[in-house]
Amino acid sequence: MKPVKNMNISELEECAKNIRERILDTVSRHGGHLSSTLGAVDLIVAMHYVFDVEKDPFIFDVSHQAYAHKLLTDRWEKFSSLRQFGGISGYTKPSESPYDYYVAGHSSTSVSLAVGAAKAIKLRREENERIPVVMIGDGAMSAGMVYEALNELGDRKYPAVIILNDNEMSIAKPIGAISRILSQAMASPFYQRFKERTEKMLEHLPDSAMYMAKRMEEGIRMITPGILFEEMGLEYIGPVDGHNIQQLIETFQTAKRMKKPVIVHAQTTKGKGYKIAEGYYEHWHGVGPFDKESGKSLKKSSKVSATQVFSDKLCELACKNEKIVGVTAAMPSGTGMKQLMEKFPERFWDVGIAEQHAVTSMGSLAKEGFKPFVAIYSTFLQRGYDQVIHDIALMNLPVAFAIDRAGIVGEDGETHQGAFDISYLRAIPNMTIFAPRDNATLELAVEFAAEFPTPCAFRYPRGSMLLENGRYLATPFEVGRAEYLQRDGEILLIGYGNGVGRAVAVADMLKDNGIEAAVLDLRFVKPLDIEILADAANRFEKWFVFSDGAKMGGVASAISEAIMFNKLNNITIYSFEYEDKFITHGNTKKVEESLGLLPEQIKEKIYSIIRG
Ligand SMILES: Cc1ncc(C[n+]2csc(CCOP(=O)(O)OP(=O)(O)O)c2C)c(N)n1
Ligand SMILES: CC(=O)[C@@H](O)[C@H](O)COP(=O)(O)O
Ligand SMILES: [Mg+2]
Repeated sequence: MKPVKNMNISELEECAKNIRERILDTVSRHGGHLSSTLGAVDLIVAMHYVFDVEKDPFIFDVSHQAYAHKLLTDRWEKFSSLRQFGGISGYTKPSESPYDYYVAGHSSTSVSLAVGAAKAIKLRREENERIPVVMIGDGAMSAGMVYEALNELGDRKYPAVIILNDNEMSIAKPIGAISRILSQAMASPFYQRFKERTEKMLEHLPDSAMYMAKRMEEGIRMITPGILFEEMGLEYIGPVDGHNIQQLIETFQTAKRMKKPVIVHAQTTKGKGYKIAEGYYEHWHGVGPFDKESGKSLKKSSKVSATQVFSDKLCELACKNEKIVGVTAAMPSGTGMKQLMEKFPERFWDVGIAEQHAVTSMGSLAKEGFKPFVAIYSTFLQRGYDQVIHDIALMNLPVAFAIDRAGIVGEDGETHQGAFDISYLRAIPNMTIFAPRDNATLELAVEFAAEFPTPCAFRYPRGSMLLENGRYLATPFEVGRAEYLQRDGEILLIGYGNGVGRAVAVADMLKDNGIEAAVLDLRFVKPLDIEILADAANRFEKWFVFSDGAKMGGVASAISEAIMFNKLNNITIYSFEYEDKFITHGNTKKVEESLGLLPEQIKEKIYSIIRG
């Protein structure tokens, strides 16, 4: 392909069309983020035309919309391996390409990165050659981190171009005042025309009339996005048509020349170029394989998801108990909170991408006597960590954290794996942490959390639980009590959460190989059942721990500490948790295989440990 910088407008438009086809073709085969990335194609083509990807930091917020950037930077062929194990990542990743400036996956980090880059550019005296350029979506503008960065940028005025890709959608409908300001009627060409005419008029008016005209313009600006940014000390250009490459190029060139922090507000259509996905459809944000002609999904899971079980149970409890309230941070469908928000619009809220605010605001609801459920993915709760400690645990408030996407999440990869929640929550005083093993115990976990008087957290995986429902009788949770699923055996397998399913699968395989294994469902990683562990210490020398979480500070680590502190001797612990490495993307089974965590692989390891 000819370099974008050497193309004329019709070639650039043709290039954008080819990129869209390549994206649609690839995503329809393997799944991925579709509508965000189709909507950003023209912006990215214009960005590559005006800015210099060899030198300028190209910073994509979340970076799920950056497929066109990948295609324009030497990854056209490799793109067919998008999000597959060993293939290219769905997000920007410097280890994959020198043209990917930074890792992203969690939202709203881009402006801070631009401020940091601008500082470095200044310190290196490269202001005449380099400028940071950011692409951020309207949904990402709900997170506090953006305003921390704009606050500094508007004051220090480092040159940077921030392209605000406004498609009036987050994954779901965007939430809040900022999104309203961005999309209100006055954010329109009308204001732009008015502004231009006022400025022309001003040139010929006497001072007094000029003052009046200026005031009038300010009056109108009061209700436009411009005022929001201009009052912070940033230049604002827009709104511009985010699909008109010629106009975008001219606008970006102007913004670049200004040598100031500039927001270019571009209006785009999510899904642009694929009619079925164009507009305000949550479904097309992230999809599995589908038929391009009809848009119909090609893969359907027959198993009920853990999210659905959680959502249905919470709905049932919320019908009976008016004190139950809940929050999600921009993931209403992903966390199953959507049905609660629809059924109880006054008690369940989407607060946008604002995990910190979600957690803290539920703290005061708890203080007022309500029972909040905070439903957030394991990976995104990392954003609200201080709030969990400072605003919930320190106050010892009865907030329940429903941690979805715990464990390996598959194709999203490194940025999204739910690996750390056990480790990061275990260290927090007042926190009770437990996990269900199957659908029935997930329902019981929700019931337990609804009645629990202090902070608690329970986790469950993306998709369905490993353990077949009904294989073991579900018994209610009791604080700090573990449960044997099989009491006797040569060795002890200890499972936690979805790890119980893995332990049971391994126990079945070992049995076929003549080894009987006892299976303990730990249920609580905090507090631990010291009584049952002491009993187990008298009966088993080799303990094998299964949990879908990081080894560091994880379940085996908790058990080892208990053994040490309680002087339970002569035990060797083997952990089948995640090693101290970030876990790559790809089909979950393939990723687990690469980590040696498939039941068959674990069975082999245990067999050789025991039988030599
Ligand atoms: C901290 C954090 N919370 C939640 C998410 C999940 N998430 C990914 S993209 C997205 C929507 C972003 O909307 P926007 O910035 O408008 O981009 P668009 O997809 O519309 O282009 C959300 C909520 C995330 N990536 N990071
Ligand atoms: C980009 C992003 O962070 C989300 O779109 C994420 O990919 C959603 O993951 P789930 O498909 O597990 O809801
Ligand atoms: Mg958006």
